[in-house]
Amino acid sequence: MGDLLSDDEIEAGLPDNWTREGDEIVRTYEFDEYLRGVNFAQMVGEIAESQFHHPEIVIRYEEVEVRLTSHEEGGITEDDLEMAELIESERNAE
Ligand SMILES: C[C@H](O)[C@H](O)[C@H]1CNC2=NC(N)=NC(=O)C2=N1
Repeated sequence: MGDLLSDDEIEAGLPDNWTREGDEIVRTYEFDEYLRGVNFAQMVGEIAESQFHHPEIVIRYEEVEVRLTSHEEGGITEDDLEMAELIESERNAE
């Protein structure tokens, strides 16, 4: 559990293609097939369990939206940036 990050720290640490929306960081991933998105969401869930830091995951047709925030701290922490990086690595490994 870390401290809340400043606006500058968030901007500096945000992985490419992720955006900040208030107290959350978000990215929408696109897929050619619905079930590839479902499988990706499963992998995100497994990463979340391993990190014990859980995103909101919305599965839509051929896209998956991932939102991260640190509920206990009430904003964005290093945990969120770390999770975004891990999810990026997972997506790029596919
Ligand atoms: C009790 C509390 O829910 C747990 O410590 C963990 C579980 N997963 C979590 N996930 C996220 N995104 N934020 C949290 O503060 C958080 N807390």
